Amino acid sequence: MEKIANRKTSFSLKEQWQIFTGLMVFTKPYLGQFALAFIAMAGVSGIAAYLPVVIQQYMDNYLATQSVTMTITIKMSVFYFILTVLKALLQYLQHYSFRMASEKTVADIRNRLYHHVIHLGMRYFDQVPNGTVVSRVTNDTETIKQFWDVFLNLFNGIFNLVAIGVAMFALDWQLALSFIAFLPILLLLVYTYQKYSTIIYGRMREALSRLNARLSESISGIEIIQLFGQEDRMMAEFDAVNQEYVVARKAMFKMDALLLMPAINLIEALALALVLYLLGKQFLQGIAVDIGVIYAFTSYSKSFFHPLGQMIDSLSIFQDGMVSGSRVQKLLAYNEMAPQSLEGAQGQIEEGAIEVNNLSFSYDGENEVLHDINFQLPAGQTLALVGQTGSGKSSIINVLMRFYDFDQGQVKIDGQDIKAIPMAEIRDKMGLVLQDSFMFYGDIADNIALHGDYDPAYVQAAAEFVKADDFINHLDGQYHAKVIEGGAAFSTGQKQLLSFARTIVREPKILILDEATANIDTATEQKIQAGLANMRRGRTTIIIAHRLSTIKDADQILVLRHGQIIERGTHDELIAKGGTYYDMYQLQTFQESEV
Ligand SMILES: Nc1ncnc2c1ncn2[C@@H]1O[C@H](COP(=O)(O)OP(=O)(O)OP(=O)(O)O)[C@@H](O)[C@H]1O
Repeated sequence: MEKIANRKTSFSLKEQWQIFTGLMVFTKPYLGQFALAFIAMAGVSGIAAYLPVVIQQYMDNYLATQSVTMTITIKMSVFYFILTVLKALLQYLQHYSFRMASEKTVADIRNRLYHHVIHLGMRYFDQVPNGTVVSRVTNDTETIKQFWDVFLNLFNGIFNLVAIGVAMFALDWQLALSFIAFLPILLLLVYTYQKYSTIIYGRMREALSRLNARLSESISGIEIIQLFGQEDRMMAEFDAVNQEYVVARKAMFKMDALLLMPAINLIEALALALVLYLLGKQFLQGIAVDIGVIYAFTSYSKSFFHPLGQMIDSLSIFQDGMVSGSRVQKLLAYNEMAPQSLEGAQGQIEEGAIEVNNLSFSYDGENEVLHDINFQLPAGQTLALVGQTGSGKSSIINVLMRFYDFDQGQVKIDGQDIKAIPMAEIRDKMGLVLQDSFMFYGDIADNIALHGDYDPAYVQAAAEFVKADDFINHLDGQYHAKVIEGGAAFSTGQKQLLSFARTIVREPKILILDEATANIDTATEQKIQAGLANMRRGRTTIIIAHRLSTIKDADQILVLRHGQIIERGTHDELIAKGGTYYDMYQLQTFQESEV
């Protein structure tokens, strides 16, 4: 669990590099757009550094020397204006290109994740809560998007530093040096911020993940919470975790408030004070001081330090990006995909005869839940699996449907190894009806056809065949009646009937009913028995049913206990045997007659 859940929040430099390069792979298709953004950014920094020089030259060359004319003033203004417009255009290009490139990169990551997730084997979902998977595909990819901004700010800071540095040195190298002298203090600030922000962000993330876990637990268990009056306790526990999060956030606000802009402003003021002091000293020593240079350096002080402030600010996101990047990569690296058929598999299911030899199976590779299962089911016959809860009935179905791979034993269909039959053929020819049927957003017809290419009349015929048409015809819009995700507006029995229709529309050769009528009341069940009998006719059928009266006519009944077959035979044979099946049957008949 821990291995898959990945709770790691701090990384060595080597790990950070691996995460970074792993994420960079996704930027490849958009490198051109990213490059355009950076070129535009360099242009913006160059113009921003040059604009004060324009004013400085106007002041020192024309105003100070009193040689200014209207033509010069207009020319200077127009030039300044054009440069500013150009800067704005480049800024637009920079932001637009960068945002689009990072948006597309993240959309690609989301697609890759989704593609990976829907092909994962069931074992992954056995171990990772749904909420966590959702969070990987949504929250983590959003964080990665913000993570690109770190690089935007980093490059912005560097370009500014270089452009303004060059301009300052060109104007007055001594003054420029006094600015540069403050850079080590800034680096110290960066180091301190990084050190503390890592700790505080770690705490914040932990508190947030506890908050999410609480919330998701409450939503999944809402019925039990309300049923057992647990609302106040849950509220108190949620509040406590919520407060922990606020405390962690408070520490972050304090640190940001202290180390970010105030510290930067202070450094900026000190640098400016030093420049003014040096200029004042120069003036008192009788050396001429250019007023334009004072103006230029005053403007530079802001644009020199502020981007560095933004750079430091985004360092906190850096750590978050690393965590999200590592989670995403871990999920993509999880390679236990849904079972695949053997290479070049071409087996076809024509008749539907099933043979299981010496099958043993475990979900986790350690605890065996099926031991040495053997049975033969000729085409067109019905086999029933009975046994106590947890005896292994559904596990046999999971293996037969190839939801899980198995290592020991053999399953044959029509005499061929099931692994040599393409998965598409298995999904097409083996129809499974589960106890809980999932409904998709759409309408009734969509939910039966599942967007397969079927004639509407054929879909309707399938519904009639399983006796689902009765309730469908009473719906507003009938086959076009809306179904919301999960099918909340339908009763469990109605969903089950739709699920019968969904299976039968595909005309499977093998039919597997896993407690398929468990949610249908006895009266309705009797009503749909005709439908069920229709479904089973000419098909190999495996039925799991707790209500033994429904499987009396099966050709074979297997009784399971702790993953082993302990009895087998027809209903009459097993009754005559007077063993476990007999006891179970007696108990049920007694209970039913009591009712
Ligand atoms: N996804 C899973 N991961 C790990 N163990 C599982 C999983 N599903 C079932 N098991 C275990 O396998 C054993 C057999 O379970 P299975 O679901 O096959 O029983 P069942 O006979 O179908 O029970 P029920 O009648 O309650 O549906 C049980 O001990 C169960 O805990």
